[in-house]
Amino acid sequence: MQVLEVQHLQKTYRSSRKHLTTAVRDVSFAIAQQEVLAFLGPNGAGKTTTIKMIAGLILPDRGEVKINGLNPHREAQALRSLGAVLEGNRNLYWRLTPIENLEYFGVLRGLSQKVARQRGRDLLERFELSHKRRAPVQTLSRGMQQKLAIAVALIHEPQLLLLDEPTLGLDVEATQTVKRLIREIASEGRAILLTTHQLDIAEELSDRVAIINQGAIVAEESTEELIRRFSGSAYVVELEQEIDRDRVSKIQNLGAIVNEKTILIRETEILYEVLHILQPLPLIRVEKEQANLTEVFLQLIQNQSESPC
Ligand SMILES: Nc1ncnc2c1ncn2[C@@H]1O[C@H](COP(=O)(O)OP(=O)(O)OP(=O)(O)O)[C@@H](O)[C@H]1O
Repeated sequence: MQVLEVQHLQKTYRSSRKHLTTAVRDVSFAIAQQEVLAFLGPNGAGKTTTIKMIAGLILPDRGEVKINGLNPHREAQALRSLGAVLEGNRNLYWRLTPIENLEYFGVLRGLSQKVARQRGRDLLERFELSHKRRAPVQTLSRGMQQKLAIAVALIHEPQLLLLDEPTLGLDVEATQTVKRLIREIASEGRAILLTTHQLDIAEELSDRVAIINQGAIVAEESTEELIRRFSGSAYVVELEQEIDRDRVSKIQNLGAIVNEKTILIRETEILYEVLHILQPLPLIRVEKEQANLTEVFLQLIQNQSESPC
C-alpha cells in the first residue's frame, strides 16, 4: 500500500514583482509501507520545497500530496500520519530533558500524558537514551540529539517519516546506529522519505531513489536496478600478485586489458578462458564492474544539464 503519493507538484516563488523562481516544476513519486525512498538532488534542485509541500508547510501551485489517501492541505488529519525531522534537530526543546520533549510533543500530537510518557520511555530505551532521560537536551552529544529528534518524530506512531540529512555531522558509530534505526523503523511498516547529500548512505539505506534536478524528477526507480542499469557488463579480475609475462600476453591476445594485478574483461565470453590461463594463481576477486549511486547521480545530473531545454 502506498503511504505517500506526490503527483505533479509545482511551486513558483515570487521574491519581488518581477522576480519569479520556479523551484519545483513537476515532481511525482510514491512511497509504500516498509520502503525507504532516497530523495536526491544537487543544491537548489527543489528538495526542501517539495518536502515542505509534503509536510503541509507550503501550498503547491499545482499538483497534489496524499498521505494515506488524505491531502494535508485540505484534511488536517493527514498530518497525524506524518513525523518529520527537518533542518537538523530543531524539533527539540534544548532546555528540556529527553523525556520532557517526548511527553510534550506526544501531548501536542493528541496523546494523553500517560500514554505519551509510556511511549517516551519505550522510545528512550529503544534508542539507548534512557540514561540521559533527565539531562537537558543541550548537554547531549550530537548523535544523541539526532536519535532523540527521530524518537520525538515517532511519538505518535506516524506511517510516514520525513528525514532530512539524518546522519550529517555524526561520527562513524552514531552513523551506524542511526542507519540501523532507520532500517528498523521502515521494517515496522512505515514509509521513509530520506533526503541527503551523502550518497553512500542513500545507496546503503534506500529501496528506491527519486532524483530531482532543476525542479523535475529525472529518475525514480529501485536503487538496485538504477545502479545495475548504469553498471557496465565488464568483469574485473584481481590477483594477489603481479601476473607473469607469459600469461599477460596470452590474456591480452584474448582481448582483455591487463594492468599489474588487475584484468578488465569487456568480452564476457572469454572470462572462463582467462580464469583457465590464470590457474593456479591466487585470486582476490572476480566481479562484474559495478557503478555506485554517486556515479549514477553525477551522470544523470550532467546529462540533463547538457541536454537542450
Ligand atoms: N522562500 C523562497 N523564496 C524564493 N526562492 C526560494 C525560496 N525557497 C527556495 N527558493 C529557491 O527555490 C529553488 C529550490 O530551492 P530548495 O531549497 O527547494 O532546493 P534544495 O534542493 O532543497 O537545495 P539544498 O540541497 O541546497 O537544500 C532555489 O533556486 C532557491 O533559491
